Amino acid sequence: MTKEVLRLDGLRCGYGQATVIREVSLSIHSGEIISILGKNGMGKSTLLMCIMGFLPRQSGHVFYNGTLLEAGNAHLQAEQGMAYAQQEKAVFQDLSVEDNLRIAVANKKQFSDGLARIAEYFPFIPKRLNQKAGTLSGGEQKMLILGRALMMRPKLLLLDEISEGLQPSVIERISLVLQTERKASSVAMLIVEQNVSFALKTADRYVLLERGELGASGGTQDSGAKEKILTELGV
Ligand SMILES: Nc1ncnc2c1ncn2[C@@H]1O[C@H](COP(=O)(O)OP(=O)(O)OP(=O)(O)O)[C@@H](O)[C@H]1O
Repeated sequence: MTKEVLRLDGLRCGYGQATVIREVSLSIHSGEIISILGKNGMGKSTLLMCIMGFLPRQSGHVFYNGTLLEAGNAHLQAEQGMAYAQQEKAVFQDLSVEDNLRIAVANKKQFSDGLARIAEYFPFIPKRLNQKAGTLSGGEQKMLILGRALMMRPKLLLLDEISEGLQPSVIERISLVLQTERKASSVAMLIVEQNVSFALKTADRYVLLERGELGASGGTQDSGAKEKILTELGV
């Protein structure tokens, strides 16, 4: 039996009085990859921010490894193995690649071990340590964001549209990295996506998010899954 890493129970969350996430209940086990799919504005990023505790919960609960999480403790959650690669402003543009990576680790040993690990996935990273991160290409910045998250050896990885704006070969590489890492470390992943092909290739299960509520769900390898998702999304 795999261990339940994250459980959401009737989670409601939003901005001020406005509710965006409505009664979301979901469970993820170690080694499992779940993709949340939805169109623009459905609440995908809000859901991840709520899990990380950046937004107050209006009701419901978030459990991580069986422990109830309070909002407002993102730093603590990161220390406990939750890595979050946000969609925007995730790279410190004026800092070097090395300094962007150092933020994720506690000491020199973790940095050198982590760098060796992610160098296998993204060989350009150790060669560009002194380059300002803001001068990397968009695709390279995405790989830096993912590399930084993986350096932490997370138990739970939350990825917000990591495939957005990337060319097919980079998307393919990222999908392989995620699957390799899941096998190697049993990390659980919640990947928020608009790219249905990437999500189906990478994840075990998908769940649609429609105006903040969970909708249709299934196995990514179920026959007709892609057609069902595209119909539900109306694309
Ligand atoms: N800081 C904010 N204050 C108020 N409302 C917000 C804020 N951020 C997002 N929203 C609203 O919350 C809703 C969900 O937005 P969210 O960014 O979570 O959607 P999304 O599914 O991630 O969309 P996209 O795929 O375009 O990134 C939208 O209606 C958006 O306008």
